[in-house]
Amino acid sequence: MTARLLTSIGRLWTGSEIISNAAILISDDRIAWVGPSAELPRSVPGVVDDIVDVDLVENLGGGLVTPGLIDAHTHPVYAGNRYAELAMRSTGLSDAEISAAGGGISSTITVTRGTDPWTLCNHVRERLACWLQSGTTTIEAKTGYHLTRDGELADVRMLRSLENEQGMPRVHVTFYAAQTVPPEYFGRRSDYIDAVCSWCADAAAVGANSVDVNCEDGRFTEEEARWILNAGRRAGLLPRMHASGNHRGGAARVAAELGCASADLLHAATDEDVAALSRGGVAAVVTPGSALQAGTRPPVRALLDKGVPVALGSDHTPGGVGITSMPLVISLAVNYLGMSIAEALRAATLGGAYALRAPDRGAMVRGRLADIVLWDADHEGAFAWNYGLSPRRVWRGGDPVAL
Ligand SMILES: N=CN[C@@H](CCC(=O)O)C(=O)O
Repeated sequence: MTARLLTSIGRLWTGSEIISNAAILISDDRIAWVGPSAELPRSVPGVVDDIVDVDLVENLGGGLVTPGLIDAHTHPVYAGNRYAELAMRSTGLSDAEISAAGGGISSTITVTRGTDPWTLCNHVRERLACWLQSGTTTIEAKTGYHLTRDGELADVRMLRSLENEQGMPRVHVTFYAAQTVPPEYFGRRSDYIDAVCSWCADAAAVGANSVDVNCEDGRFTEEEARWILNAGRRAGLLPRMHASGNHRGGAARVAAELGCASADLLHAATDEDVAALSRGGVAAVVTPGSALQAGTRPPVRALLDKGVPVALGSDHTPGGVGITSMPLVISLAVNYLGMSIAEALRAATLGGAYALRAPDRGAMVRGRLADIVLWDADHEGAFAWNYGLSPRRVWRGGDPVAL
């Protein structure tokens, strides 16, 4: 067993309170003790008989420390980019016009399918490293740009294996073959839905944690989402849903009815949706970057007032926003969505842990994973000011990350 002590932490945000002049004792990959340095016990049973015997003491010299951040919504498994399409959109072209010009999700599907697995893996590895480098120790990562059985399963395996490499964040893998109906199934969508239902067990067998369905206009109906999410649940996957990201109502209520772990985006969620999520204990994953891009605001205040657990996500996609920085997402949550710093930090830690049903992380509490960030600031207010606050140090499971 290895015991390390981090001392002289100027300001420690544990998830529920601020502790000044704090210390953290780490035992292997877990937090063994947290509190004011002045109250550090002489011995911690099962960890060290005498605190002077710890293997390593590091003086952090002040600064702000938080739990590692959690990004609860990302789409990082793709090849190519859609910059030309984004330039077209910036001149006012509609999605239909962009699709007619060869853009849209189908262009990413074509490029991803045509990219060999090693090249794709290198792209994804580079992307995932950006999250850890900016202080995000866990991401939810969706598949969804192969939309074939073998391609989607290879994506799940790739994500599962990448998280064990040096320099990678922890990954909660979401099987997202129900992003859209691929071109070869046009005109026979029910065959695709049957196929996706049958792939759920395979995805679970190779390590997927969740299944997601896009229940938006032009994607899957509520009825189709029920089929797929129930198949996923039977296979042992946690159901989650892209819901109310546009103006079609009802999806968030279906997410609640099905007991989804999360309903995501919610740009256009109504009071009825909020009430349903609250009754169902469903996490609301809001994505300020893509909300800003869409010119909408999810009803965060209503969600918080109704006691819905709120998580934050970057919504990194090739066709939307390229954000890999949760500190930037926190800035947007505060300055664009009107969350307080404490609410946004909580959503980016404990809220994410709840959305991913990962109670072993997201707070600086004895027994949780020692995923820890020392920020380049001495107060959490810096998240509102600095659009993309940098970490000075990151630990994943107690191990320092090379920055
Ligand atoms: N967050 C949602 N993203 C969309 C679009 C992805 C893309 O344009 O590549 C989705 O899941 O389908």
